[in-house]
Amino acid sequence: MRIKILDHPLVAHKISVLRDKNTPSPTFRQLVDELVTLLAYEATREIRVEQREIETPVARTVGTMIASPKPLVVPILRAGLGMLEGMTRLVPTAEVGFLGMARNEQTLDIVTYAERLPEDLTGRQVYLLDPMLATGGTLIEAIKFLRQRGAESITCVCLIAAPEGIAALEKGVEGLRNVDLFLAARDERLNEKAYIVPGLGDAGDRLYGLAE
Ligand SMILES: O=P(O)(O)OC[C@H]1O[C@H](OP(=O)(O)OP(=O)(O)O)[C@H](O)[C@@H]1O
Ligand SMILES: O=c1cc[nH]c(=O)[nH]1
Ligand SMILES: [Mg+2]
Repeated sequence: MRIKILDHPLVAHKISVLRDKNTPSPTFRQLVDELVTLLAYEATREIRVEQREIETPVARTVGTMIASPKPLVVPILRAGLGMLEGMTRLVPTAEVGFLGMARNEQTLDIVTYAERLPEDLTGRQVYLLDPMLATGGTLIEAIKFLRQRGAESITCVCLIAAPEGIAALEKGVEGLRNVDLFLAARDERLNEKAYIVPGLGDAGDRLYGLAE
């Protein structure tokens, strides 16, 4: 698995404001959106392209275009939904599938409560969106799910990860080719409740309000 942590002062600034517990939901959502656009620029560097003939007002030429089949963007609900628009702004022709997953905060087991994806993902390039990589349980489940459907390459776009989650993910996808991880920050550790430290708290709650 290839890992890239974006090293850029604008990214660092926006992450710091996100972390601040006094940052209200509307600002939080706006910052997530801006960060994803910056991350997506890097994460799509290897998006598949093809050469197509086009006609300018002056001449015929060959241009680089995003290849078919279209890439698939998959936000992991809830928190990943906050990253969708920033991603599709850069790749407006991408298709979008959804995975609803929640971790049980006591057992840390992952429940997949919703799925709306093409049945056959053979050969598809998938961008998986989730702001938080904590224990890695959610992302590992999601990657296995996409692989079972035939996804050829999976690029995970996250904002913050714990070293424990990165290690678990590396182990969980061992032997799987074409899995990449793009991050805005790698934090210190997980706490006893498996929250990322310093982190930003519960990303879903901060985006959308308190969960039950
Ligand atoms: O790496 P893990 O230990 O699996 O934890 C990370 C997951 O936890 C959060 O989702 P959560 O389960 O809180 O659901 P939500 O997005 O609905 O808040 C986050 O968005 C990830 O999906
Ligand atoms: O710190 C964490 C860990 C899991 N999920 C979150 O939203 N935040
Ligand atoms: Mg949550």
